Amino acid sequence: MGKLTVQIEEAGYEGRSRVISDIAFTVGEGELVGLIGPNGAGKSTTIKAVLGLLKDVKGKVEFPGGSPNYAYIPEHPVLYDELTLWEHLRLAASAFGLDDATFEARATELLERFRLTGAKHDLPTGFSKGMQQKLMLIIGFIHEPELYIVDEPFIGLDPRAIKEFLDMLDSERKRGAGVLMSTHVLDTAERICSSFLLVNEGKLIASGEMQDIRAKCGLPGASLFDCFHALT
Ligand SMILES: Nc1ncnc2c1ncn2[C@@H]1O[C@H](COP(=O)(O)OP(=O)(O)OP(=O)(O)O)[C@@H](O)[C@H]1O
Repeated sequence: MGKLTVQIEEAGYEGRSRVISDIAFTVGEGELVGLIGPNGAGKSTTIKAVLGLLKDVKGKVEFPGGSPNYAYIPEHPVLYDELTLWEHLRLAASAFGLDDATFEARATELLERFRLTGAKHDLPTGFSKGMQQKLMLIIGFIHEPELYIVDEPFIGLDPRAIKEFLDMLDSERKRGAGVLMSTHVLDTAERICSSFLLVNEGKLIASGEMQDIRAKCGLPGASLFDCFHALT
C-alpha cells in the first residue's frame, strides 16, 4: 500500500506561523504510530498540517500510493443537524465511492459491532458524546482506506467500544493500513503502538520504538508514562 512520508519544516496559524517545526516521520504499511505530547504541544497542528488544512505549511507530505486515500477520525465529532445516523453513513459512503451492496454490508456490520443498530434512524445531534464518537469511528472504518489519521479517539468511549475500536484497528493493520494516532492515554498507546512521536513545544523531542524512547530519556525499562514525564 505504501507509506505516509511527512517532512514539516514549519507550520502554524495566521499570525503564528511557527507553532510546529522540524517534524519528520513516516507511517508505513501496518504501522501504528502514536503521536504523544502535553496539551498545546502541537499534535493537532501536526495532524492538520498532514491533512492540508493549514495555509503556508513549509515542507512536504506524501501519501501512500501518491494519492490521499485516508480516513480522518477527528477529536470532536462533526455532524449534520438534519441527517440521521444512517444518512451520515450513506453520505460518507457516496463521498468515498462505495457501491450500494458494499455500503449496506459494511454499515450494518459496523453498526452491530459498535451497538448502534437501534439508533440507525435517529439524529446523531441528540446522541451522547460516546455515541457521536462511535459514529466518527464507523465513518472512518467504512471505506477501508490505506491510512487512518486519528485524533484522540478514546475520550467518551465505553470499555466495550474501546475494545471494538482496538480490534478494528488491529484487523485494518493486518490488511496493511497504516495508522497515525494522537492520544493522551499512554498505557494503551504503549501497549498497541509500533512506534512513537513525542512532541513538545512544537518540536519532535523523541521518536522510534519504545526502546528508542527509553534510550533517549536514559531510563531503561521505563514506561511510556515515565518517559513522557522525564522528557517533557
Ligand atoms: N486555530 C488556531 N489558531 C491559532 N493558534 C492555534 C490554533 N489552534 C491551536 N493553536 C495553538 O497551537 C498550539 C498547539 O496546539 P495543538 O492544538 O496543536 O496542541 P495539541 O498538542 O493537539 O494539544 P491538546 O493535547 O490539548 O489537544 C497551541 O499553542 C495552540 O494555542
